[in-house]
Amino acid sequence: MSMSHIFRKSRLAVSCGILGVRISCRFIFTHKMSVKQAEFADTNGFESKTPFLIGVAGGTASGKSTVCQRIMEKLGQQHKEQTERRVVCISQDSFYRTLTPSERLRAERGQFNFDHPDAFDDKKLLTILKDILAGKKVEVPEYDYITNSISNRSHTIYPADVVLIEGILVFYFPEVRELFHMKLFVDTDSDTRLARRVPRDIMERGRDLEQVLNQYMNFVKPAFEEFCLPTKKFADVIIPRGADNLVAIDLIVQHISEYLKKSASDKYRLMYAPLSPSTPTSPHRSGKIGRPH
Ligand SMILES: Nc1ncnc2c1ncn2[C@@H]1O[C@H](COP(=O)(O)OP(=O)(O)O)[C@@H](O)[C@H]1O
Ligand SMILES: O=c1ccn([C@@H]2O[C@H](COP(=O)(O)O)[C@@H](O)[C@H]2O)c(=O)[nH]1
Repeated sequence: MSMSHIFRKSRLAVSCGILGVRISCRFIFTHKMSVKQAEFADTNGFESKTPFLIGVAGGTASGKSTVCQRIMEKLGQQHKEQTERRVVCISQDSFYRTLTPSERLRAERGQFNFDHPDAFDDKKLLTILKDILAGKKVEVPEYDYITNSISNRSHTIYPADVVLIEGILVFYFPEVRELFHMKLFVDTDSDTRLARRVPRDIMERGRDLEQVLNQYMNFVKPAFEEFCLPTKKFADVIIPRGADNLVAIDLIVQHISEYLKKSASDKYRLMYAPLSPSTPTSPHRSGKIGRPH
């Protein structure tokens, strides 16, 4: 069930004026609900949204996920049902490519470079992001750091108004980078990042100290300098100190809130405004919704 379906159907009621449209829209809702109720419920009623896509890059353990969590919390999204969320978050780690048997062996010994762009399936990431931008519901796999592979679990990402994509190399691939409406770079100093990565990898990712330090020195640090750090120049907003930077997070949250308010009022206006051949096509309906800056 898509908003465009509702809008197309509501044309019938144009000549009845505002009240007429209101009544007709309700009728069409009920009618369509009975035809495709499951799909309607699945997609929260807004299948064809064009979400505001925000890329969140930064070195390992810089606080990318934590910044995204804070944003979600401050927008009151964290505890909502998945189907009700207007803001959702995806990790680039879900798009690590499947390793060959020999690469898998190297990965088990901590000798595979997971920080190199070649470790990612950027085409798959691009396809999913394009689907999200087209307002589709998508399945995003969960990554398992213990087995160094995509797990058999996945998350359904329902059409939302704002989608955050966080990862070390989200600004590296030009075609992916160009899709973002807003780009954030979480800038936390290397010592702090290493001090956070060591306990995290030991406690949450099943590594030992020697493995973590070897991987960091051989792959993580050089790849950060070669591939991740140079992408900072593409950022619209740099967040020094990550999640500790409450001022930066509040400013970003304020910006997203304004977008959400505008997006909600646009939807309301489109649902209830009388349509006529002279009504100019709205950005939502034409799929050309612009940035909220
Ligand atoms: N501001 C902070 N203060 C203290 N610990 C933090 C802070 N930000 C993140 N962490 C911790 O550091 C680790 C890495 O943070 P995370 O947000 O997962 O980074 P990233 O997503 O960039 O890898 C996690 O264990 C997290 O709890
Ligand atoms: O199997 C894997 C996959 C990735 N890594 C490391 O993870 C980080 C990226 O995740 P962050 O949450 O941004 O830290 C990257 O530096 C890889 O080295 C891994 O160790 N094993």
